[in-house]
Amino acid sequence: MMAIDSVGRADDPAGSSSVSAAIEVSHLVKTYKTTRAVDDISFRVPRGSITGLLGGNGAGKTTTIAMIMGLVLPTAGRIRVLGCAMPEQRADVLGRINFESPYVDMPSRLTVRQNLTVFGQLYAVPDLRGRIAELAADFDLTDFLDRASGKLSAGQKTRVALAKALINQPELLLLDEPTASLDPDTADWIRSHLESYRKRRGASILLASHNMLEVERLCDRVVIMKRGRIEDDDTPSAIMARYHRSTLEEVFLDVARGRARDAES
Ligand SMILES: Nc1ncnc2c1ncn2[C@@H]1O[C@H](COP(=O)(O)OP(=O)(O)OP(=O)(O)O)[C@@H](O)[C@H]1O
Repeated sequence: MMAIDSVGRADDPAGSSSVSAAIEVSHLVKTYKTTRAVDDISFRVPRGSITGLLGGNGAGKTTTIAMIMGLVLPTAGRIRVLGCAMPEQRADVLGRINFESPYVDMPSRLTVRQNLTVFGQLYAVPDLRGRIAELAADFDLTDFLDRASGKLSAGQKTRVALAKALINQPELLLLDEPTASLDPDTADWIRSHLESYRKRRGASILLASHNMLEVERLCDRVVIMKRGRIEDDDTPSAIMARYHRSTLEEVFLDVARGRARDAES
């Protein structure tokens, strides 16, 4: 029987007995030729939580997300998404999850409406015209629905990408730096939308971010990675207390510079 401690950690994160987590990763490894990008990590994303995945450049965040989505095959380890083994049960899972990253572009010559239609059809969204109208209203897309996607500003592109990511009303949303390169006002607007979607849908979110204020505001839990390994995994307040810090930015710098967790500030 799996044991879960008071903050939700499991000693068998991907064990078949645990049904409550949105994501359960156990002893996951990814080696690219000579690079051990992900080096034996285990963690879980509780259902309904927003969990932050933090780490410096090259820490292994994108590789971890790609394995969770079944896009990159693990070298070793186990992954369960919404109770299903990945990548073996990918077909049962893909319709219930979605992904957004500003680094993945949509076909640029298609209009916003055409792009949303193609993605909606992939997910077999019922009443797709109605769903697109709803998302256009929610994300303030109406003025450029019939413009080519490649001709939008970064902020407009992000709003479209998020609308695309929510088109199938996913139970689990994977986000890779969703507010990178946005002005503070637009980034705040996106964060409010994510929070309200999580509440309304009871969805779970895994958020890779370099923006520590964003993580402090949104995340119930934080997993910190460094060089492919997990350095810490807890609530933001417990992590800040452990490092004697008042912000996650200071914790991030401590981890990046190899300062001990119990170091006095
Ligand atoms: N397809 C690939 N082939 C070879 N090495 C790769 C590949 N993808 C990632 N890596 C390497 O794996 C390591 C982890 O990269 P990854 O992109 O997962 O990190 P990250 O935490 O997302 O970084 P960033 O914050 O810079 O996006 C890096 O050393 C990277 O160079």
